[in-house]
Parts: sequence; structure tokens; C-alpha cells
Amino acid sequence: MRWTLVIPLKPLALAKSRLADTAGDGLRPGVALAFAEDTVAAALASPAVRDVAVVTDDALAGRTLATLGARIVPDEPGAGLNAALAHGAAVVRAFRPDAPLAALNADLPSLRAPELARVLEAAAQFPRAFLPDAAAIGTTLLAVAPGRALRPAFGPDSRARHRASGAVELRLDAVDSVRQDVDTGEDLRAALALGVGPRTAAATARLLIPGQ
Ligand SMILES: Nc1nc2c(ncn2[C@@H]2O[C@H](COP(=O)(O)OP(=O)(O)OP(=O)(O)O)[C@@H](O)[C@H]2O)c(=O)[nH]1
Ligand SMILES: C=C(OP(=O)(O)O)C(=O)O
Repeated sequence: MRWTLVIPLKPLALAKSRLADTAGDGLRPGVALAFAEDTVAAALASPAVRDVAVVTDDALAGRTLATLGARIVPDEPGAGLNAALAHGAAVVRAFRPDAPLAALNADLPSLRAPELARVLEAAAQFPRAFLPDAAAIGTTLLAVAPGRALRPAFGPDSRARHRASGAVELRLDAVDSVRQDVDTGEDLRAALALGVGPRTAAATARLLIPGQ
């Protein structure tokens, strides 16, 4: 079973605002793009992934991620993360009606293709399933079988919302790279400890990371 992923990405100038203490305004857009590039590259390297659609209105990110092989979907609703995901899912379903579909955050710079494949393999056992983030409060991946509605409920405390909505929570060992989203400097330290992709390594090389 090969999956189509929908990856949402805010305009880079607005992205990763909680990293402001670690990466100033001049550097943060480049760091957010590096996270997205490493996320998309690792996703496309996974044998479980057929294709990736990135929902973004950011022109530079769109060009850069298209070069890596992602399909770019404009964020037509312009109404926040869940609206962007629902729109991306509808666009994907129009060209791949029979594909299993998963939403994945763009801020997973440690993502490893084999770990993503294991998560998707586990998700394939259920009509709708999600993976909690490393903090066990949010969500990094929400997956649905062909024909099922995504019903994304990302945002603060999304783990509880996805659970309450009936999605199955995936409890897997050794998939840290799929769970480690980066919102804060502390998250970035944790991601660097796991190992990050080459674009994130370069973009963060000169930052002062808490605890490093
Ligand atoms: N297309 C799109 N993507 C979004 C939107 N809001 C958030 N995202 C993306 O959704 C994912 C999860 O969002 P967050 O982890 O909160 O990332 P963020 O919004 O850049 O971070 P903060 O500015 O610190 O809140 C990231 O990949 C974001 O780029 C939106 O309105 N549209
Ligand atoms: C988007 C999410 O949260 P965060 O902004 O904490 O990454 C989420 O976990 O659903």
C-alpha cells in the first residue's frame, strides 16, 4: 500500500514563531524552509509513500519543494491549518481517489523514511489513525483509508481531539523521528540529538540552541 501525503506549510515569514528566541526574524524563514525540505525529502524517500502534496501559498517554498518532487497546492481557503488540510485532501482525492491519505506536519527535520514507513504500515490497519507528537499533546500524522474523510483537528491539544473524534492512536516504539516536531528551541535541541536532515543541519549550524 502506497500513500499520498498532504503536508501543510504556512508562509515562511509567519512560520515557527515559537522559535523566535532561538532563530531571529532574519533566519527563521530559512530554518522553517529547511525543516520542510528535510521533511519532504525523507517522506519522498520512503517506500510507503507514492507522492506528496504540499499545501502552501509561499512562493519560495513552493518552488523549492516542487524541485524535490512535491506537488504544490495553493492554500485556497486561507483559513488556517485544518482548512488547508481539508482542501489538500480534496485536491489529492480528485487525482488519486483510491489512495490512502495522510496529513503530516512540515516541521519534522529528523524524519527518517523507514520510520515513516512503519507508522504508515501500522495506520493501514485502521480506517483512521493518528500519531501523537513527541510531547504527547499534539499530533504529527493523521491517516485515513481510501474513501474515508480526513476530518483534521490539528492545533493545540490535537491528540485529545483526534482521540475524541474516534481516530485510533498509534502506539509504536522507535518512531521518534516521526513524532519529533519542532516548535521551540528545546524541541530543536531534541531533534538535533536524534539527527536532522542536511538542510536543517546547515540552516541551524550557527544558532545558539538551548542546552547544547
Ligand atoms: N497551509 C497552511 N499550513 C499551516 C497553517 N498553519 C499552520 N500550518 C502548518 O501546519 C503545521 C503545524 O503547525 P505548527 O506546528 O503550529 O507550525 P507553525 O504554525 O509554523 O508554528 P508557530 O508559528 O510557532 O505556531 C506546520 O507544518 C505549519 O507550517 C495554515 O494556515 N496554512
Ligand atoms: C499543529 C499542532 O500543534 P503544534 O502547533 O504544537 O505543532 C498539532 O499538534 O496538532
